[in-house]
Amino acid sequence: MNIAKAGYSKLTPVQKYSIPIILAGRDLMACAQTGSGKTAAFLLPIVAHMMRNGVTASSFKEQQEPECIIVAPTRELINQIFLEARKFVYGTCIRPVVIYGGTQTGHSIRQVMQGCNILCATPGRLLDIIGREKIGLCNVKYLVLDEADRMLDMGFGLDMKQLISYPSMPPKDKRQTLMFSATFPDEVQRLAGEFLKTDYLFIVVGHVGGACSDVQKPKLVVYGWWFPPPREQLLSVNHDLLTCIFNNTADFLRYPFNHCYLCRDREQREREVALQDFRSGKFPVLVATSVAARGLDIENVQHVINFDLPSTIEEYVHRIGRTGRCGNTGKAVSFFDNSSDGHLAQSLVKAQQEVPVWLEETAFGFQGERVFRSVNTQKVSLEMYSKSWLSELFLSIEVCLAVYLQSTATETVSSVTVSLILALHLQSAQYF
Ligand SMILES: Nc1ncnc2c1ncn2[C@@H]1O[C@H](COP(=O)(O)OP(=O)(O)OP(=O)(O)O)[C@@H](O)[C@H]1O
Repeated sequence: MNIAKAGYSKLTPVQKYSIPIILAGRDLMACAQTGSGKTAAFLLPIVAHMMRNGVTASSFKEQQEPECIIVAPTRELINQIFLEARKFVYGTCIRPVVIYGGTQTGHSIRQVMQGCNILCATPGRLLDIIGREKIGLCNVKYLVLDEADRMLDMGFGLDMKQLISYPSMPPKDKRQTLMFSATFPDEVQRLAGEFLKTDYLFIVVGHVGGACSDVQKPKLVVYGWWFPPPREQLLSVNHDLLTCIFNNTADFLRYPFNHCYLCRDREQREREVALQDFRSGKFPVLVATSVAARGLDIENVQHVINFDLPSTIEEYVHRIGRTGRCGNTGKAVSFFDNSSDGHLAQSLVKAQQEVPVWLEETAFGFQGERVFRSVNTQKVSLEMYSKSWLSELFLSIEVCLAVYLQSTATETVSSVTVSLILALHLQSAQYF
């Protein structure tokens, strides 16, 4: 009933395979592409199990003993999981609660004390509340790590180890541990063994760490320090479509159009308002650091731009996965700086569905010079412009002219001119 209300008429592949495994009581590590419905893949069987085994209706108590703990790396994501859980338990006596940092601890404690069967939490706040003895762990039957590779890496790994080491936490053979992500690097798979029973199952839908195939034509545009930032590409974005722009640093002032922004340094309230403004379309462009890379499910995001590429391929996969979700299509463009992003070439080869020749060549040491490349993961298309001294000369003149025009002309005139210059350059580069 609640599933139909959520608008689900058919299970997604990861749900089809995970649900019976979880219902059978097995531990699971599941890897499936971004936007493939992993949240419901663990929530639905947990709720079904709890209903089947009979769950005690929550009542006010100083210390609550939840049956299920779900952890995720960011506040926005854990809140989203909580909202999903609330949908699925509607009309039952199961009470989900969410707690995360950046809000008053007193508020989290009050929420918990009113009753808690499913606790959705970010790691820091969870350990804090356990330390204050507001949460007892002896009743935990399900432990879920969403974005599990992130939860086990250097940032959160120690918190997770602390969580499973509490004497009151049932040992792994007495609880069911579930891990979900779109990426599972090998070393994380090894670490995960500590958390999972030895006979855990590992299901992979697609291939481990693969980029979402519904993101059409993920493009890589190569540039270098000598080339002006690809501002004209950003200006050409259709701002009527929801667009996420990722930036490694919280340098948001460079964007010359109206946008909202999300980064760790902002107050939690501001983060929530920014996300709400983006979701509602009040600001159709969200500029964000990696804090928004994982898990966020925002309807109608049709474009992702990586102004900077992240340092790991996993984050690239998660970032571009903010679009092309659950059967919808989307587009992604990334600016690739050969001097700083070269180390990603090999992983990009592995992450793409079909491998374009140029990417393989770069990954295996081909030193293409100034190139403009585009990749389409479904049907590979490639444009490559190699550099000659003459094209380099053209480029230098164009860059000087562009910088000069930008410093003298009005914003609109200069950006149109820069776009024209770039287009001319790319045209001319074909002939050198
Ligand atoms: N069976 C289904 N039918 C229709 N829509 C679904 C179904 N399952 C999930 N969805 C919807 O698909 C969207 C993506 O789901 P979800 O956020 O769980 O993906 P995910 O795999 O966790 O993605 P990510 O790896 O980015 O965290 C959500 O809006 C969700 O409501």
